[in-house]
Parts: sequence; structure tokens; C-alpha cells
Amino acid sequence: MPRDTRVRKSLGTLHTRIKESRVLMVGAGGIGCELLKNLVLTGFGEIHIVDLDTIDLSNLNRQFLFGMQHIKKPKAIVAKETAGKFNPNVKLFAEHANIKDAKFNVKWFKSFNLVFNALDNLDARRHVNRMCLAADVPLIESGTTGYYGQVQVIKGGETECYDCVPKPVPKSFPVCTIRSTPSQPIHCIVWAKSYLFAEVFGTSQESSPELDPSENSENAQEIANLKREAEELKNIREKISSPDFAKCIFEKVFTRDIERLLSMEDMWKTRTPPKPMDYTTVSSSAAHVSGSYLAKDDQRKWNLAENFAVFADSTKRLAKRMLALADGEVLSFDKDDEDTLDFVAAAANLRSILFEIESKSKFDIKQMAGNIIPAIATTNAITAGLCVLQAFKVMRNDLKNAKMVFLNKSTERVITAQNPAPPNKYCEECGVDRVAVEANVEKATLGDVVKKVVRERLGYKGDISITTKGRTLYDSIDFDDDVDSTLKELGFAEETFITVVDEKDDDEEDKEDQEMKDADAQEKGKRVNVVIAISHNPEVDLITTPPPIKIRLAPPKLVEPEPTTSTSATATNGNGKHTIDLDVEEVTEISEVSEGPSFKKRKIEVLGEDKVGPNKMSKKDSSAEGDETVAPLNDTVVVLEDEGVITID
Ligand SMILES: Nc1ncnc2c1ncn2[C@@H]1O[C@H](COP(=O)(O)OP(=O)(O)OP(=O)(O)O)[C@@H](O)[C@H]1O
Ligand SMILES: [Zn+2]
Repeated sequence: MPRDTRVRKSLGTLHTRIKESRVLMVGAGGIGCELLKNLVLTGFGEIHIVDLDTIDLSNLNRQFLFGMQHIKKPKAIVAKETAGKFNPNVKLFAEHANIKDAKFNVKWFKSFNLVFNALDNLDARRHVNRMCLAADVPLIESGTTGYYGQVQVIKGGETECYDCVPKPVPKSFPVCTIRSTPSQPIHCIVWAKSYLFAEVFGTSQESSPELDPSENSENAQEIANLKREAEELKNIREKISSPDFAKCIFEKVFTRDIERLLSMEDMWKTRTPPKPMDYTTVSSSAAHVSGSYLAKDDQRKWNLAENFAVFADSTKRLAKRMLALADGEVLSFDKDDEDTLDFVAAAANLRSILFEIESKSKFDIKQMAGNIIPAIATTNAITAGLCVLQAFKVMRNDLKNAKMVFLNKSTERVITAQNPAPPNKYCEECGVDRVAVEANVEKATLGDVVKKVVRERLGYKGDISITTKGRTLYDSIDFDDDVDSTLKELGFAEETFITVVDEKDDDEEDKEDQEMKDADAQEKGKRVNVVIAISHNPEVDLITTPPPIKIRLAPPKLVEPEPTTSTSATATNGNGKHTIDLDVEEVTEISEVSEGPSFKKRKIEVLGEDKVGPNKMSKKDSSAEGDETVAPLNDTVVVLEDEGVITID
């Protein structure tokens, strides 16, 4: 019996289409390994894998295509080798590279029937979203965080894109909470990592995204004091080679700074005042405790003497490393760097003890300081399965039945789904029109682009501006300095995107516009932005012209941002390692995730759960809105046939 008999029986004619398809999977990590296995076993004909990373020991608990022998080897290559053995009929290609590399251009993206994102950071996700929109290729975006997962089908012009809903900004804490009035373990952990560690061993905390230094009349005085304290700490750093280095730090931050805080009596009227520590007392209580031995005992909460011993020992280890560094080099906190983690864990706990806040085990502090939500293999596996079920709908051209699927932590209904939302008219990525041209960037000038493409071909007559990556290249009103520069001189590479902005003020219909109205129906209002993809082609004389397009009119100016159906506070630093203080029970949506996507603020209902966040809908309401509150497989009839073959209709 051929190996694909069962899949063929299950998928019917879709099987042939899948066999002939060429798909791309970006990211071969937690979701990627599961997804690749599914794609290979389903029989997708040609699968390209791109991943920039190498395999780490910590990946092995869930990235099952990799073993101990693969550590330090490229993920994409090993994933291809391992998964290739599952089905010899599938052609696999792997690239150990960043998906943002210029070689992965729009033309290359266009060569795929479908793209899967299995990434862990906002930046790469946004990039792939942009490229798929430009290439007009459907994208299946996915991600997980802990028990939560999400799969989103994206098709330019038909569904919301990844950027249609703004992503949450990183969570930050007011500097005074961290430095003067902590009340939770996370406040002490952020203090130890972003303030104490950074001042003593790293780069000053002023740039830390976790601290919000905004001043107001109440905290201005305190902020000035805090700046002075930080300055003193910098001076202590000078004593790094002294045997008393740990003592100097200790007496400064756990004795003198606390005494100063206590002297601000108003601060403690409604709060429990902290208790300054005495170095001699604490150090003698720790005389027989081995800090280096204890540091391995990471599951248990250490007592005062134990925390002190780890603090003193890790300070010694870090000081030694600092002294070995070249001039100007500093250390940075890394959850996987034991010395930095020991220092942060012990210092955070010492501070917690003096503020009478619960202390935490080193293991817990590692999760919190590293902003980690543990990745769960089964969540990845389920999410990867959902990706493939949605891919079937895309491959069948049945987008209207595609679903946005959510995996929740619920004992009643683990999987919920809803129809994909339509594109957001104001989205800067998909609310634009697009054209592509080829240019010889060494010869064509910006003026050629303006004249030949924008004015003559696209028909812009009024005021316009042209930008690229947030930089203004041209403005017909007041910036035409670069019109004679070649595109190469302006930094254009193999493929560069520029955006033409119609600068017509949509409140004001001036006379000139009125005249143009008659001349050209397209000039009736302000146009949407037009993104022009310019690819370098040395064989082109100057620049090609795109086929004629009718540019859409821009929607009316947005007065107020559309209300979002926000749920609980989440935090992301935009690079995938994020989220502190996540109130999991409250979350119906997730922001940035460990394996996964940047989840969006969206209203969903989990059947049978009382609490689904502030915007809970009744079952009736939700169906009235067209959202489905059913498991995603409800529209997928699963029939168990004889021989155990599953038919998916
Ligand atoms: N720009 C990019 N180009 C290609 N691959 C990328 C890019 N950004 C991220 N990736 C890959 O996406 C994958 C995401 O997988 P995952 O979330 O499991 O992260 P991880 O790094 O394997 O795990 P962890 O960070 O939890 O140790 C990683 O293998 C990572 O290398
Ligand atoms: Zn969009």
C-alpha cells in the first residue's frame, strides 16, 4: 500500500493540490518542528525552511527534531535532515539565514503557494507579513505562550493582516515603585536586574525599557534623589578590585539607601516601612553558608543568610569577570548566565526581605527576570496541527471558511474560533495599494521615480511626499534636494520599498483639486498610500513603469482610535522574550509569546467559562456578531471510516 493512501483517502482531491504545492516555513523552533512534521507527513510537495538560529540544549525538551548530537548545528538544516526521513516523497530545502536577508525578496515569496510563520518575535513576523502582502501570498501566522495558542489566516485585501491591530507596548514600571516603594516580588527583581546589576556591572539603567522615568510634581524630588543614589553606586563600581566590594554595595543599597527612604516619613504612612540591614549581623549569620553550593539549589526559597551568601559569592565571581574585560566592556544580564542570575536572584530576595515582600526561588526569578513564559510542547503540537487544518482551507481556496483559532487554558472548551476580521482600512501595511517596478539603481535618479512612475504613470498631480523606512526622500512642497541623486546614492539595494503619500489635505478641497476632479476621477479625494517595490535590474535602462492601477481613495480621517477590546495587561519587549506579570487567568488574548505570535487584542468567548475578560459576550451576542464560539473543527466533519482512516471534510 503506498504510504500516502490514507492521506489521499482523507483529503480527496485536495491531496493532489497539496502534493504539487510549494510552501515556506519560517522558524524551525518549538512550533516549527511540530509543523514541519505535520507538513511532511501530510505530503506537501516542496517545503522550504528558513531559520537563523543554531540548536541549544534548552530547545531539546520540545523541539523533537533535534538531539544532543545536534547542539550548535543550524536548526533549519537539522530539521530538514530529520523530517526528510519521515516521507521521502517530499522535497525539502533548508536555509540557515535571517528571513530579512535581501535574497528573500518579493519575487522569491511569490514563488510559494503558502507561507507559515513559526517565529518568536514581532520584528520578523511583521517583515514576513509585509512580504506576503507585497507578494500576494497567503500567510498562516501562529504562536503560543504557555497554555495559550493562536492561529491566524492572513490574505491581503481579504482578511486582517498581522499589523491591522496595533501591538501592545512593553510594560514598564514607574521608577519610584521600583526604587522606593516596591510591593511585589517583580518590583524587587526588576530593581536587581535593571538598576543594581546594570549600575554595578553593566550599562546604566537610564535606558532600561522596564523603568518609566516620567516625572510629575509629586515624584520630581524623589527622582532627583534617585539620580544622586545611582551616581554614588557608579562610584562604588570604582572599588571593584577591593576585597570589600560586596560589602560596599551591600551597605549602600541595603543600609544607607533604606535609611534615607525611611527618613521620608510621608512615604510610610500607608505602607509598611522597610528595615535596613546591618552588614556585620547578616554576614556573620552567613559565615558557614556556601554561596556557590547554594546557587545550585534553585527550586527552594533561600533564607536571609543563604541569600546573603549567594549575593557575596556571585558579586565576587562577577567582579573577577569584570576585571578580565577590556576597557569599556561591560556585562549584561542573561537569564542563562548563572553568575548574573545568582546576583540578581540574591539581591532581589534581600530587598524583598527588608520590604517584607515574599521572596522567590532562583528558578522562579529566572522566569520572571527573563520574562519567560515556559513553552509547552503540547501547546505547540496542537497549534501546529491547527495551522495545517487552516492551510487546507487556504489550499482549497475556501478562505471564507478559514478561522482565527485560539487555544485556551480551559477545562470546558480548549479551542475556540472566529471568522477572520476584514482588513483595517487604516492599516499602514495592508491599507495601501502596491506596485512593483524594476530600476537600474546605479543610473535611475529619485527624479526619474517621481516623474516617470509617480506623476506620469500613477497619475499624481497634486502634492505628494515619498518615504522609505520612516525617512523622507522627497516632498513636493519643501524637500526636493535629492531628485538628482541616483537611487544607489540614496541607499537603494536589491529591493527597496518606498511609500508615496498623497499630501492632499482631506478637510480642504482647494481650487486646484476641484479642477483636477474634472480632469481625473481618481483625484476626487485623497488617495491611499502607494507602496512601490523597486528591484534593482542592471539590464534596465533607467526604470520600468508598472501596469496601470486604479488607486483607492483613503478612508476619512480617523478622529479617535477604534476602541479595542483589551483584556489584561501583557508586556512585550518586541523581541519575543517578554511578558512579566501576566495574569493568565484573565487573559483571553496574548501579546508577544515565547514560541509564538504577537497575539492581538480581540474579543473571544470561552464557552463555559464565567470570566473571559472585560468584554465578555453572551453566546447570543457573539453569534449575532458573526463570531463563532465553537471549536474550530465544528465546521470540519471528522468521520472515522473503516481501516481507521479519518476523513476530514
Ligand atoms: N528573522 C528570523 N529569521 C529566521 N528565523 C528566525 C527569525 N527570528 C526568529 N527566528 C526563529 O524562529 C524560531 C522560533 O522558535 P522558538 O519560539 O521555539 O524559539 P527558540 O529560540 O527555539 O526557543 P527559546 O528562545 O525559548 O530558547 C527560532 O528557531 C528562531 O531562530
Ligand atoms: Zn493590515
